[in-house]
Amino acid sequence: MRSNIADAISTFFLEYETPRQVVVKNRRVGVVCRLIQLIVLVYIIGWVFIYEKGYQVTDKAIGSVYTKMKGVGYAKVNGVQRVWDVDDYVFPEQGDASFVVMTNYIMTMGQQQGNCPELPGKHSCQSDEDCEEGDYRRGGHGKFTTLSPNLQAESSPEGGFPLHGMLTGKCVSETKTCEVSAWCPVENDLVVPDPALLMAAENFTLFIKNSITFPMFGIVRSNLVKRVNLRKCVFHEDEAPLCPIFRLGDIVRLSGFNFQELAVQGGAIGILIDWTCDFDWDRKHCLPKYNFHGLYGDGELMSNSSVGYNFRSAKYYMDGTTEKRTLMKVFGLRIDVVVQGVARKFDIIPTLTTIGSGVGIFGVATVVCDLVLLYVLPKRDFYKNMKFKYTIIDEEKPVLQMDKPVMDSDKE
Ligand SMILES: Nc1ncnc2c1ncn2[C@@H]1O[C@H](COP(=O)(O)OP(=O)(O)OP(=O)(O)O)[C@@H](O)[C@H]1O
Repeated sequence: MRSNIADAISTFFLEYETPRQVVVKNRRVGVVCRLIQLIVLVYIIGWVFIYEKGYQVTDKAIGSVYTKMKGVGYAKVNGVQRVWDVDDYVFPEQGDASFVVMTNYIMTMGQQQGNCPELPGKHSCQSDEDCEEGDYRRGGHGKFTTLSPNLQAESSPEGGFPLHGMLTGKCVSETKTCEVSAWCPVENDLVVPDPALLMAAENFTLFIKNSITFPMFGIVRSNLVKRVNLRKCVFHEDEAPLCPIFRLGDIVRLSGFNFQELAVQGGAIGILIDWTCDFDWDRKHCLPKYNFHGLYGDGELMSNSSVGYNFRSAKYYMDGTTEKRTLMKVFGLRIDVVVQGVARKFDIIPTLTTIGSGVGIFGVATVVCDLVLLYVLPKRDFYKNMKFKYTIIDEEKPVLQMDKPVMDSDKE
């Protein structure tokens, strides 16, 4: 018993087994095998190593964006010229990555709370009976209290205009519209100025300051490149691709829109700052690429019932003891700056993993060629005999038959 264990241990430590190889002199199998090996080699070197960079680790960037607009525009409404500077046309003004530059507007000045007639066409009437007190219609029938739950369901016999306030029950004879309790005079946005009032916005400039860090590699990069002079440069896709100051007109053009059309109803544009870096090279090659995408605004997307981009903003003030406000319906370009960054660097772990999986895939060639050799070729039985070594004793047969061992030749 003891000597058996000692034998097993010495066999384990002092002997080495290696699989026996069979060299098959068959042209067809040889070509198939080498072809498969070649395909696997091209896949591993070309795709996995060179294209997918399987020898590198990747890290995603985290970053911050700060924006600043510059430019002054003049707009003439009813013969009155008004100057618009950054503080007037950028919403919000803090320099966020997402902001709106006003290009067109409808301004309603001096609004105060009170009773006044609705706009023509919004709730026409002949007498007070047509104006049910407390009615607050989205266009159809419905009391103020039932507005919220039934908002979606209300029908709109007059074309679906929302009212500016609650009906007082009076029909105003001069306008032939119902009187409402609202901020008066009510805003008239039935006609949007075309061409846009602030066409000068085309020449406004946007400065984007972006700094990113790749935490895994401990590398910080900024889009303010030394060789770019911020006081003079303006972004140009070929001549100044690294300048972080963009003309609004260029942004719109590069995102595939027409500024004149977009300025009227507004729209949204995405500026994508793409950092794709390879830190196996000097980090100075890690530079941003700017891409521009129209997000919506051409009015041809899903429905033309909501075209462009607009919102309302009010500025409140006291006139004596009366609270008043200036209401602005703002049409503009909503700009979203999005940063995307991926960096790669050589690392021994992914390199070994990739080589290991490559060697494993190499085995596919052997499997396929074995299948062809053992199951497809006419001489498959011959090759089977060559490849496999059969045992002399058949263990399933009774011991008595051991005197007559089963030979390879017997099987055939
Ligand atoms: N929207 C923009 N268009 C053109 N140049 C800009 C714009 N925003 C900033 N700059 C210029 O880029 C440089 C850096 O701007 P930054 O805001 O860091 O400095 P600043 O001196 O506070 O700028 P500002 O001129 O607003 O006082 C400045 O020369 C600035 O004039």
